[in-house]
Amino acid sequence: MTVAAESVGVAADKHGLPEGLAVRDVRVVYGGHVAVSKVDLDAPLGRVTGLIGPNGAGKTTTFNACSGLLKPTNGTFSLLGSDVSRIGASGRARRGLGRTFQRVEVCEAMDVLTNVALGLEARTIGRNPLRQFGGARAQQRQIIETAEQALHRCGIADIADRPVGMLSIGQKRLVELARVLTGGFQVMLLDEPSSGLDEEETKRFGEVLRSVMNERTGILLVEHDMSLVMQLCEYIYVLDFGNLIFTGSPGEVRDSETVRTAYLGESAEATS
Ligand SMILES: Nc1ncnc2c1ncn2[C@@H]1O[C@H](COP(=O)(O)OP(=O)(O)OP(=O)(O)O)[C@@H](O)[C@H]1O
Repeated sequence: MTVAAESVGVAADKHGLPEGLAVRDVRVVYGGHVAVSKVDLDAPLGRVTGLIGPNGAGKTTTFNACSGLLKPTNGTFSLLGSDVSRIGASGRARRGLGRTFQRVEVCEAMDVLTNVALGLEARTIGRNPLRQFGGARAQQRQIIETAEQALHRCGIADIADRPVGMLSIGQKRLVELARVLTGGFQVMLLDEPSSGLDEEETKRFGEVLRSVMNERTGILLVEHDMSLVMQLCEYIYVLDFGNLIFTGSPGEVRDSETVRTAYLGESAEATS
């Protein structure tokens, strides 16, 4: 899905695509260890952009810097055309940047609908999730309706009242996706969303993700499952030892000797 910036009424990035998240010259040093260096990337609206690389390449560190959870040593971040480099994680969320985490982050004791409704908190309230439920009746109704829509989009409406702790890992991943969708974020960072899923669940997750994409949404996807990356992403950035070693279309990444070499030793089949 490639859309022109003017068709969705937002600024264009340097490739003429609707600007989502633009990252420039990011460097993160932990102690003396350079985890990420000179990373530039664009995750425009209307497409899924991949960020891949072997273990320890710096993908999660880059995500943490993008979402504002980690202060980089250097670098700038622009969201929907505005500089958010000096804004923290909750401020970036309120401006339209959502994310999920590598480990499933759900409230096991709460039911599915309540977990998903909490997604709106990240966008609106910022600090205290329980304030959502003390608000006016009309506001609560709207939150529930938004959450129910997200459950339908993710195909889990039938388990809305089930405690999340009773669900399979595949269902929990869909709960996470529904929760981030409830936030109505324009740009979503998804960190290994298929981790822990079997082949069938991964396929289904990919189908759901594809169905929730639209021209006003951009996704930056960190993912080890290369078939999912190749199926979903229109453009891919490849990190190794903290540096971008390749960028291109799925076909170009698949054919790249540089990418193959980076993956050798970890999983010779990672790019096949
Ligand atoms: N809190 C930390 N303190 C020190 N070093 C860290 C910290 N977090 C990550 N690192 C190091 O930074 C580098 C990048 O790690 P990061 O977790 O970003 O990689 P990754 O590509 O997400 O890996 P994976 O695919 O295994 O999740 C690695 O060398 C890692 O050991």
